[in-house]
Amino acid sequence: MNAHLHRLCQLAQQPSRRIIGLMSGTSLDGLDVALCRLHGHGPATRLELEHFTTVPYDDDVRRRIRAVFAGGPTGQISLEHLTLLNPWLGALHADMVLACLRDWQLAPTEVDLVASHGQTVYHAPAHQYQHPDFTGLNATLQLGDGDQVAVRTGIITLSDFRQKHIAAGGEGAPLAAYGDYLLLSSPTEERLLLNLGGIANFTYLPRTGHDASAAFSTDTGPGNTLLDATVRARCGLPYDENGRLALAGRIHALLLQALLEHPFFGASLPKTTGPELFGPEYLQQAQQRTGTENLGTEDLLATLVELSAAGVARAAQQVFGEQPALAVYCSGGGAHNPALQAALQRHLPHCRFATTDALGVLPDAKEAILFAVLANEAVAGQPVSIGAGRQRVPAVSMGKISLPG
Ligand SMILES: Nc1ncnc2c1ncn2[C@@H]1O[C@H](COP(=O)(O)OP(=O)(O)OP(=O)(O)O)[C@@H](O)[C@H]1O
Ligand SMILES: CC(=O)N[C@H]1[C@@H]2OC[C@@H](O2)[C@@H](O)[C@@H]1O[C@H](C)C(=O)O
Repeated sequence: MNAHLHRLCQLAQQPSRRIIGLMSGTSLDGLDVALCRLHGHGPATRLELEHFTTVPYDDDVRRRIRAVFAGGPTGQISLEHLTLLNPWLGALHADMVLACLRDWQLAPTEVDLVASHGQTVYHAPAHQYQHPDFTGLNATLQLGDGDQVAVRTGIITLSDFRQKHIAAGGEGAPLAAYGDYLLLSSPTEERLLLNLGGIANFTYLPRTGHDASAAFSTDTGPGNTLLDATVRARCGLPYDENGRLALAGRIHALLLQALLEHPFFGASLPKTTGPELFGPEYLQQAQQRTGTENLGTEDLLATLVELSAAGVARAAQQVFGEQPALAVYCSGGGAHNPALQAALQRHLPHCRFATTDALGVLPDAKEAILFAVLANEAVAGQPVSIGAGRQRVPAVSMGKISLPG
């Protein structure tokens, strides 16, 4: 028997596993690295986060990704560039893992698995594209080859988690429902887990012991992506730190209305999207329609913050009625933005807001932890079954296995 397969079988039977979860999101700020000790599996899973860091991307890394990201700046990409980026990113992520392990004074042999999301470069749910040769097909592409990670680190690696979800009828995202359900369900509280990344999404968690098939996750629209793009283009800054500029601006009602006219906001849940839709073109078109091309940066940012919050509120209202009254736990970079937090509270006045810190999960680490949990299930658990695969949460195990040798 292949020695690595033997090790994998042993790992599956251990009471706990040490798994590094990796996530590189749509904001392109860096690689989130979460070293997790996961005890048990399934609903009995218990998480200990041993270390977490975000290894920042430098301008060169961002430039190489942006050349193809969401179809590239011109809508034309080089197939050669795309092909080269796949092993290059895998090697980069592997080297970042090795650097983290050195910092944490751990040897690769002390880690059982790496769970690597990779970098989404294109997300194509069926509702989001028009193509002469394809209709009705969901597709998504993550780069950063898992074999590179496995061979360079010497650690068995699971990667490319989203393809199984698609094969089983989903859109490949959001996968948050699985990890949130296993780690954060409560017997006493109905919860909304709201992640405010480049794209915003939430997971609805009914109380444990109630109808699990009601649990689902959905994207709600832009989170930070349009805010970041605006601040980058107009101020040369990566983001609007602490929402300072947005808080000084005024919402432009007409522009907001034009932005909210996009059919995505009225479409039924669950649904997914990405910067392919919520990119510069979407914003420019709405500005042209409303004659707001010269709107000041502060007012534009205030309007975009309002858009993100309105997207979340509309999705919540579709499921829970006009006045949802839920416990909302925020994560992702937008949890650090007071302008966004204030707008959310205004839109959902009956909800109680906190961050996932209150549940013992570091808000910045939550998505990287998710992939460690998915790898733990793939190796030691069963396909995560939430109800009968309704709500586009198919009962599957996810992640392709790469052996180091
Ligand atoms: N102090 C802060 N003030 C305002 N915004 C912040 C702050 N810290 C982080 N952010 C926002 O959070 C973003 C990073 O968020 P995060 O790392 O959750 O995104 P991501 O994981 O790349 O996205 P996704 O979940 O869509 O893949 C930054 O680009 C910025 O917009
Ligand atoms: C295709 C893709 O990479 N989607 C990401 C993205 O970032 C946020 C949102 O859009 C979410 O749907 C998803 O990531 C998280 C981790 C998820 O699948 O739950």
